Amino acid sequence: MSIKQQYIDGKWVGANSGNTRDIINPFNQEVIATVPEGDQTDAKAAIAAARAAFDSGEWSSTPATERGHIVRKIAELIERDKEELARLESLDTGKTVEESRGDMDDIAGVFRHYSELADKDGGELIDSPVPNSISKVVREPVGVCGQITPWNYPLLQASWKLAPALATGNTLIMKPSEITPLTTIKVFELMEEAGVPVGVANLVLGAGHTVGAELSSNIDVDLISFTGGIVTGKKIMQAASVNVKKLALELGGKNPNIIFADADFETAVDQALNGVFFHAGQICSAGTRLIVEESIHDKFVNSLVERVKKFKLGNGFDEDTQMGPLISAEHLAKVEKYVEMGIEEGATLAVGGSRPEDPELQNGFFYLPTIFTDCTTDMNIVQDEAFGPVITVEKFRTEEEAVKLANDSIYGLAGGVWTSDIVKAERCVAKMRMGTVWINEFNLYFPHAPWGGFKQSGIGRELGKQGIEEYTETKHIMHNLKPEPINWF
Ligand SMILES: NC(=O)c1ccc[n+]([C@@H]2O[C@H](COP(=O)([O-])OP(=O)(O)OC[C@H]3O[C@@H](n4cnc5c(N)ncnc54)[C@H](O)[C@@H]3O)[C@@H](O)[C@H]2O)c1
Ligand SMILES: C[N+](C)(C)CC=O
Repeated sequence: MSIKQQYIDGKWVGANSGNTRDIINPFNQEVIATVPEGDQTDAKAAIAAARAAFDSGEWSSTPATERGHIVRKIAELIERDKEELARLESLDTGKTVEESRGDMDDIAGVFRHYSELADKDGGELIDSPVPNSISKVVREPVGVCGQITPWNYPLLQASWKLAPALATGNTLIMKPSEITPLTTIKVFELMEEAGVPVGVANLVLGAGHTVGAELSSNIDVDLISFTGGIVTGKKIMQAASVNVKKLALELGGKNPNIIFADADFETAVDQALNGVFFHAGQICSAGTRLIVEESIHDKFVNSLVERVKKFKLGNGFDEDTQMGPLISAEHLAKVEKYVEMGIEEGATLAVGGSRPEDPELQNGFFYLPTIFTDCTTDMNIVQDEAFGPVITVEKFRTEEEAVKLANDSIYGLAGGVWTSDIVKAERCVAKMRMGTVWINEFNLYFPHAPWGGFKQSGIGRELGKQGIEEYTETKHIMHNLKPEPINWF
């Protein structure tokens, strides 16, 4: 496998220390690549390159149409290399190749979307209250951006940051998750091929507490955009205060999915499963909290359980595999502990709750799809993000109760409502405190609509035109056409 290294100031380089890290296939624990393990010194070099590239003004003053062309070229190269990228993503994360192909289509779509938005904001004239003056509002790049991504959707989450940052004329340093850097490395090769100028986009590999911490606290970084867990998000927020960096946080979720009795039953069952078990539940917006109307609760749970028992776990490269492994031994242990806690708290284990016995799955980090019933909102398993294939089911009797349960969380990333009564659906979503709410849908996202969380699910928005706003500062320019002395002093 030809995997290059870190990309700093237009050069492919190893780590300053010479250290490396093995990248593991979570299906069988085989080493699939060895990459440099950068540290603070590598991060500092990349920040210096991005700072110099931004301060030269060349990229930010490149016509937006031209920047848009380069971003579109990246989309085209991702489409050209889609199969290679999808297979690399599946090797690295364990997700099925079919899911990874879908991710690659989404990723190319994100670059395309921002290539089209690059030259669409020419500023705005304000109706100035001052006679003989012109007031205009323009948006300018923020500057040097630190970008930190997680392991669950490595390249997708990277694309949400890279595409708008480049389109708006920023320079950047990206740090992918240390356990899933492979597709991000490959896309930096494609960005070089597409003509992104030297120093504009830099890639540093390595751990969060070294490279990530440097990006968050270095005063030459103007903006930090982070996707990951809430605990890390809080540390980054604190570190970013050193120079009052602009901050974008895309954190976790514990997402409610409300099922009313009048919903189309089979569709709601099917989509409740899709909403959680894609990528073995390792999705920030997974609908892990099912909130089901009492009158259909038992029938609904039975249908879920029957379907779950037939899931085919396996190698993401096998065509009949529906669910792959978890990302790592450490993460598997976290999910196991979480399930033990659910049992101790008094929830009823309806299905799953252990590792599979299939001998062919013993080298991978597999966990059976798991459903807990008799859950209440005071339980940790209902409140905490397990980030695995685990659903909790709560019951409700009234619409008000359903909404109250849905909102009973520190998180506010996403939620869903299933019903055939559209007025009831609109009443519910108006009260649900989440950045995305789906009606008769779950877990769908696309580049045209903003993504982000209420409450402790984050700060700011990615995607949509809001994704452009994150990477720009707003400047008001007031021009007095007839300056005169005031004679106050
Ligand atoms: N809201 C969203 O859109 C979204 C999308 C994907 C994942 N997530 C969340 O991500 C989490 C799973 O990802 P994870 O386990 O990789 O998260 P994580 O917080 O452990 O790590 C995310 C990234 O932060 C880095 N990091 C760790 N410590 C750091 C520090 N002190 N300073 C700076 N960077 C540091 C890691 O190296 C990694 O690159 C889940 O909570 C999930 O909900 C959210
Ligand atoms: C934002 N999303 C849904 C693509 C991935 C969350 O983990």
